[in-house]
Amino acid sequence: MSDPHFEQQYLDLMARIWRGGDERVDRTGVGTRAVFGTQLRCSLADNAVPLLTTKRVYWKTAAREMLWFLTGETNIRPLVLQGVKIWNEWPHARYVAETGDDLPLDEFVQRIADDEGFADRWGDLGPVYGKQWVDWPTYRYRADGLYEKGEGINQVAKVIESLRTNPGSRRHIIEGWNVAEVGRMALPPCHKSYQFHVGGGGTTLDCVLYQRSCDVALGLPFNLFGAALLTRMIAQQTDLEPGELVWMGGDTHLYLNHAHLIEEQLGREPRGRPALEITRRPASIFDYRIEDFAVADYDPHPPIKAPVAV
Ligand SMILES: Nc1nc(=O)c2c([nH]1)NC[C@@H]1CN(c3ccc(C(=O)N[C@@H](CCC(=O)O)C(=O)O)cc3)CN21
Ligand SMILES: O=c1ccn([C@H]2C[C@H](O)[C@@H](COP(=O)(O)O)O2)c(=O)[nH]1
Repeated sequence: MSDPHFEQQYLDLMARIWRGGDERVDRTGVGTRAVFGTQLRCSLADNAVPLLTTKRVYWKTAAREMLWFLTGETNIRPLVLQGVKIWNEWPHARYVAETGDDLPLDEFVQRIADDEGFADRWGDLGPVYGKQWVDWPTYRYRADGLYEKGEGINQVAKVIESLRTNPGSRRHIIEGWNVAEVGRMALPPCHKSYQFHVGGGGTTLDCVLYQRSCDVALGLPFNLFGAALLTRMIAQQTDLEPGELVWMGGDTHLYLNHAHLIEEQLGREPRGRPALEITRRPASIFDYRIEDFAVADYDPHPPIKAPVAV
């Protein structure tokens, strides 16, 4: 008998939330069914990757988003220029709210692409993931009682350094939740804490991702792939073998307007075992390009569209 497919855990979680979740009114007004405190585990050994097959997941979009985080960028313009649309709604909503100009979303996005000044003014999400990951702000107190800006902390570089020099540490953490700055973020981080662990007698790299809030139908497929990709890149940079990815969710929910997606997806069978290959070893974690990633044996069911709650 072969191992149960990783994806069965995802489908079981989806079914459990949809059938038994607590129905709640959420920030977006759409409404959700939710379960609090959840877990998924998947092996990353032998290039295994948690890429769903019961609907097509545009893994390159998730990979481009992850590479964008690693640049420290918080403006959507570089994503827009690559055709990545997943962050467009939030700057657009702020633009409409603050200017009263009812510019349609596609025209707003076109202006972000065409007009750098407009993008500087309206395309920024605030100090979200990228900023906290590679340039967490610090302050230095001065003798006169005032304080000045200190050097930013590159948490990603530090974790790679600590994995190399102190693999047994229990402090290999990348944290997105900067309490002092969440108020200035378009959306406070959902996949907020990544902890790494060297296992297998010093040979493998494992990751725990804690996600405080999870849109199981739209966000989670991207978040799982993104976390696997980050773990794989860090493993490559630290000469470790990919180990296990443990995903943990806080408020783990399904939006009520995703019913058609859920019913359709729960009726499908996982098929095949996609594999993620990294085809080049860049000089550092900050030098990966989208061309460095290849997915083999991916033959998913068709995509299922659903609206994102803003
Ligand atoms: N409600 C909500 N759910 C999320 O998953 C989410 C947010 N908000 N806000 C911030 C980001 C943006 N994310 C998103 C946004 C849209 C899609 C989405 O529409 N996915 C479609 C199309 C993907 C594509 O354009 O390539 C899908 O079928 O997966 C996915 C993740 C994840 N995050
Ligand atoms: O990477 C992401 C980003 C966002 N989400 C989802 C989770 C929630 O549905 C919303 C965020 O709303 P809050 O009110 O801030 O919790 O976005 C996700 O699943 N993955």
